[in-house]
Amino acid sequence: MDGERARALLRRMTAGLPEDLNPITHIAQFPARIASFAEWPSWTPPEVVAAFGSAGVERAWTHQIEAAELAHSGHNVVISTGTASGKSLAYQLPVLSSLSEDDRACALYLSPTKALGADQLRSVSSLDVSGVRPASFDGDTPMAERDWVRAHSRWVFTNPDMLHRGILASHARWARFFKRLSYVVVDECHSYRGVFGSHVALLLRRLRRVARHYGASPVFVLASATTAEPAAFASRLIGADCAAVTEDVSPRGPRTIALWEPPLLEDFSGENGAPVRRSAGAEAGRILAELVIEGARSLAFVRSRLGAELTAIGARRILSEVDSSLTPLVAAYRSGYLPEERRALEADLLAGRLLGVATTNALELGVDIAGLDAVVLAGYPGTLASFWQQSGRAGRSGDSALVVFVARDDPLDTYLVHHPAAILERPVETAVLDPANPYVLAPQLACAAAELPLTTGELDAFGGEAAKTVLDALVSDGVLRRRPSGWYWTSRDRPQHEVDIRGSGGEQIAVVEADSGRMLGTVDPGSACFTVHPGAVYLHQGKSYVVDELDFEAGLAMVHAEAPDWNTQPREVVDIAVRKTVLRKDYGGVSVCLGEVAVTSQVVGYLRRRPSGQVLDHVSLDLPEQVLETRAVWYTISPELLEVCGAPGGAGLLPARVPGALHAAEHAAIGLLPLFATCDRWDIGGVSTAWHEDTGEATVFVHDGHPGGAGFADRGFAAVFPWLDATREAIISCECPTGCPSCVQSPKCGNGNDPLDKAGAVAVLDTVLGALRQHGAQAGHGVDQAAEDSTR
Ligand SMILES: Nc1ncnc2c1ncn2[C@@H]1O[C@H](COP(=O)(O)OP(=O)(O)OP(=O)(O)O)[C@@H](O)[C@H]1O
Repeated sequence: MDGERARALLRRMTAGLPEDLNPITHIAQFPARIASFAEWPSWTPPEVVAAFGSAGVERAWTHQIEAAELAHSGHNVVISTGTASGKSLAYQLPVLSSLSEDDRACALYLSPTKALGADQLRSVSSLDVSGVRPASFDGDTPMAERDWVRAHSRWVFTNPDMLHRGILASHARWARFFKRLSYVVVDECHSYRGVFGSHVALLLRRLRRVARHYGASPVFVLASATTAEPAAFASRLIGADCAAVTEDVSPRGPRTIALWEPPLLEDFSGENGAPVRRSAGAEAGRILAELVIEGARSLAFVRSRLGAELTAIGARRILSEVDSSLTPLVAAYRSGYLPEERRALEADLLAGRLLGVATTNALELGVDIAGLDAVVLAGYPGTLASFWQQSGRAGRSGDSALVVFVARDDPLDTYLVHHPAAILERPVETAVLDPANPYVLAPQLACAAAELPLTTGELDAFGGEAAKTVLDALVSDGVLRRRPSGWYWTSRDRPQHEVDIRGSGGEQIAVVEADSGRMLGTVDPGSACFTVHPGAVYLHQGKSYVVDELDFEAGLAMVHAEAPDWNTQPREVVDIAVRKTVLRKDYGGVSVCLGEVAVTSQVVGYLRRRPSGQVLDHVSLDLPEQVLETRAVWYTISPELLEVCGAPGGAGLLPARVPGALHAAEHAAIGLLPLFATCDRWDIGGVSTAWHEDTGEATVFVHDGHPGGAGFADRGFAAVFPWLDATREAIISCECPTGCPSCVQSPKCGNGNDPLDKAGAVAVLDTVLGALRQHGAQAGHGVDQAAEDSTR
């Protein structure tokens, strides 16, 4: 597909629309890049050169050799280059060379998803270097094969979950492997962020420690999407120095990126009469159908599992009206499907039996699906790294490609489609992780002690003083025992099975069809009240179910097949208490704080809505309260600055307007924080109040959604000025009169988005920004990563 074809496709998608209804807000062309090659290093065994040759790789690109040379000479290295830039070869070359030269050496490969691990195993197996016996060891590996892998495989492909529960927990059974471990490959390492990233960082320290116990000191080779400061991030992730290779010289075809804002719907309005746009998922379904009609192999990335199902249904419905033989060419793909279903879908997409797939980010990472002509992103995927990773799925084989980014009806997406530079010209953010989070450190240290007693000399690797404090607490809770020689795990049970490194908060809830007893999938316990509360509509493989019962004790959500013509949206009430103020800055009537908070929330009911967004009614629920101990950033405003007849430069609001103004400012701020904090709006929450008991003033809180926090609130505090400035900009650049989902309405508001005062929010933000500007705080607080650490 040349650039002209991409533009023709775009014209087809917008044919017949008057100019003022054209959804495309911006088109960017990215030129092609010519490859630069380097010689195979002299240490490469001929067998390995031949293996790459028969896989079609005659010469390596310069960045691949640069990374391989560093690894071969014993340096940990991260290769951080674009999608499809051949990062796999950069680690395969040193690893296969080492395994080929030394017939006892072993290697470990880690990927964040099973799909990627399976794909990389296929790639290494097809190279067929003698004696390597690559094998996967993950949740899908049959029990009968596991002993064989432990005894014979020299390159084991696994994921952090299995490393944690299945390998480190019984390391003695892996003694052969650990003794000879020469390389650890950490693929797609930028995805280790937030709570999961913090767990993986500590897991890798546990891995290095166990390897050391058996006398091995493996070299780490990490692969990452392009990101800012890859060396610093990778060093932080593995807990050791790491060099970086960042210059990408792989060839690339031209790429067309279109930014797309769905039109406002004319026939009806949303909550509180607000104008609503067509949903990004529905729009992506229409675009996907057009692409399939044109024979373009395409992926649509949709933010939620439900969204992926709906987008596939939407595309199929359109195709069935045009030509029913095209309908089977479209499917949905997401985690929560059973492994066999996922493998079959991957194979169909690879073979071209499917042309359009609507997927969650389960297909984002690495899966080498070549020859995609187009990618549609329904909603900003939360980080620029993901944005480029997902768009990079198109045109992998060097062909040109079309990428369409469809904005969701929310403040961040609206901001992005109207400020293309914020998406197309900004460097990719560094992933945020915090291995010092005590909620992560405590279970990880318990696991480490259960693997091998922990000694004082090892504490530095786990955070020094922070680790010592956590260990003391574990001893006084009776979890560990302190002896002169170190800290010991005393129970017979293994702690690894109790520790959930994905941060989803405990055992998954199984979704089961009551009539047949068939398990449809799983959901996180933390989100169960939202997604599978009684009465919730739950979709699986295009079929609709309604939840009858949610039983936390049994870990079950019972459902029955039913397809009502509405969907459901939960409603929640939230309260917040300040436990400790860690940092505070005063700006004359405005203060900005960072600290520890307790957030109490309860799902109290749900709205039933037509697919159009029209609200049918509200149904009450009686579900348990949940308390989250986490971190928050908040600002307070004095009554003088807030209210009418107050200080000059103040917001001048009548008292009755204050709650709506703060509430609207809070929603928009939650929407925009992901631009600065590498998080998803669903990873954070907020509370606003005209008078808060703990601060004694009007306060807007934005808090992390995970126990102990994942560093997001800390980022918000550090970047408070640019963050609130972008928040104000997002509100004023929205054309609606009194607030809509594109600016101040929130999809997960516990109060049905009421009250909301859009103009009041701008006045509040003007006041806060004015106070910060007056005190020279435009650049934020300049709290760098090191300073953030020291606040623990
Ligand atoms: N030197 C090379 N010459 C030609 N083709 C190559 C070379 N190196 C890698 N490739 C091919 O480029 C494609 C992409 O490689 P690979 O999947 O390793 O990229 P990646 O950077 O890991 O991508 P991702 O961003 O998905 O992780 C593969 O089909 C691979 O065979």
